[in-house]
Amino acid sequence: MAVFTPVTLDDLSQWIKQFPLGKALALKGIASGIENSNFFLTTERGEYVLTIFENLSFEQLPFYVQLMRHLAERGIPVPAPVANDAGELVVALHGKPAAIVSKLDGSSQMDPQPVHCAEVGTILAKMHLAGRDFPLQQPNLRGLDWWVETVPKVLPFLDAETAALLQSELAFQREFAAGPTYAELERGPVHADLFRNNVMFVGERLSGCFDFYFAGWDTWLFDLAVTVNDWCIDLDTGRLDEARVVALTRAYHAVRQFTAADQAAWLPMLRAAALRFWLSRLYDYHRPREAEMLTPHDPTHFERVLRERIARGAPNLTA
Ligand SMILES: Nc1ncnc2c1ncn2[C@@H]1O[C@H](COP(=O)(O)OP(=O)(O)O)[C@@H](O)[C@H]1O
Ligand SMILES: N[C@@H](CCOP(=O)(O)O)C(=O)O
Repeated sequence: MAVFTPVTLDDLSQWIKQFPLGKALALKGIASGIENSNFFLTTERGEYVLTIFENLSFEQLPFYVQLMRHLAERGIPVPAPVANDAGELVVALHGKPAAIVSKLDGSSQMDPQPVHCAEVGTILAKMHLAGRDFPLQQPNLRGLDWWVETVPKVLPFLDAETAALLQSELAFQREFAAGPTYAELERGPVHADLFRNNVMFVGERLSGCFDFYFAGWDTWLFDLAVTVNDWCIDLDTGRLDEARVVALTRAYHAVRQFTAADQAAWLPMLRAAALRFWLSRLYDYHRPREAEMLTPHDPTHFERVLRERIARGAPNLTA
């Protein structure tokens, strides 16, 4: 996260009293990330992460924090939100919604090998199954409707050939989403942003997944495609690395078996996942927000990923 809303220890001295955490002892803004303002927070009770939500509203937030609590209760290693004395998980800070969650052990694995990808495939499938009885519903706010609304806003910044690719991929995805294969895909609450920087490892063991603030109701296969498009590629070319794809998808399949619809939809979903992040990066790049610390992500990376998937396809799901 960048820091869009600065916070000092002084600001927290009264505010923190509503939580069973003792005094706030240290606070450090986190530079990585692009969506919310995040801080490592040390209190008399331990280490936490404080998030101030910059775009999500008080009405939207229960879905995310309750989902984390639901998954944590089912043994998925995710940050546990801390309730205040009134039982609330989301509380105003500087007029914006804020939450405190537990800090996970470990560090990101930015050079993943098949062994790490297998861990990610297993946890993703377990997360999907654990979400089946989650009672709240909220759409993926970065889903098809958002793509349709956002493509016209970025087109003026693109050259003609790139604009044509963006428009033709959107048309392809709209048609696919209206068809029978897409309708058959299983769905539920999904993470929708399970990139390398949102997973912690201690050695080769996955110790946690975080950053659920792009989660929403979507197909499980789309979530898998988002994950594969980050964990299993060569970052310079966007090309899939077959050994990592096989490790991740086999591990997933061992927990939640693929259906015939999953097989048929795999390539369109890999393309959808590339389009989703190409578009959000284009939007953030060309229409940046004010921030104290912000490193925008490179949109051309996911343009390359999309071109690769269109040109070269993907290995079969259970190869
Ligand atoms: N619960 C957590 N435990 C440990 N580290 C965390 C936790 N939440 C966030 N972080 C750290 O903060 C960084 C940015 O968090 P992230 O959720 O990706 O931000 P954003 O919501 O802006 O995308 C992560 O890369 C990680 O280092
Ligand atoms: N993963 C997305 C953007 C979201 O950033 P994160 O730091 O919250 O994961 C991208 O790479 O564009």
